[in-house]
Amino acid sequence: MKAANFIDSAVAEYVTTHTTAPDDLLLALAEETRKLTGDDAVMQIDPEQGTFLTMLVQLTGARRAVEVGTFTGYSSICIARGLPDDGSLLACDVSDEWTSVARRYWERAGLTGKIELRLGPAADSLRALPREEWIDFAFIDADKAGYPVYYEEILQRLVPGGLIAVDNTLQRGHITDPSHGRNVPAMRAFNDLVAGDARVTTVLLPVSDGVTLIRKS
Ligand SMILES: C[S@@+](CC[C@H](N)C(=O)[O-])C[C@H]1O[C@@H](n2cnc3c(N)ncnc32)[C@H](O)[C@@H]1O
Repeated sequence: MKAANFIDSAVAEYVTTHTTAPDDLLLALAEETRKLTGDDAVMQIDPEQGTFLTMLVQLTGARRAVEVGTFTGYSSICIARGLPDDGSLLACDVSDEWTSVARRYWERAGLTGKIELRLGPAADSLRALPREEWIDFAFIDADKAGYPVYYEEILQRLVPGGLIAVDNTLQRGHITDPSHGRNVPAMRAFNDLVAGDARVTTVLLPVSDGVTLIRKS
């Protein structure tokens, strides 16, 4: 998600230019997303977040990953690239139109065998997954009202020591204003839920639009 206005724009630019840049494939995907989706392209994660996701997956040694909110595929490619050769990512989204772009870029990136798309409401997709602890890494970046359900369904299936990364937790800096818009109250409730959850350790990072890392104890 673009334009976090709680970071000075010069500092934001500095962060971008001092983070490993996206390769040509990710740049092409960002460009095509802008052309195809117009204003909706703002939903795509920032380049530095993509680099961060790949690094997180590598650092955790994750093999089995789940994503909620795929859009045109930027974050899924970054996650899948951090997985080992025998790793896999389950990507959940409701939009056949947007994920058709993702599928093309997975093919171009040589990731088709590593990523499985599950189309439909993510709550249903997650509830249908095996109930044992098998997920090593998850990324939540979809409709904000659904976050508590996505979190709970994933946490129940997360291995001890597994990691969940959650996007947009600072709501472009409006998170401290409960009366701001539709998503802020939902995100505030979610942030409170996680901060008070004794099953996890969490840190809310002012990266991009706010990324919360949640480690299951
Ligand atoms: C912010 S975008 C995801 C951006 C993506 N992570 C990226 O890097 O480009 C949110 C996505 O959530 C999807 N979405 C919205 N409601 C959903 C739901 N109930 N279940 C599954 N996906 C949903 C939308 O179709 C959209 O593609």
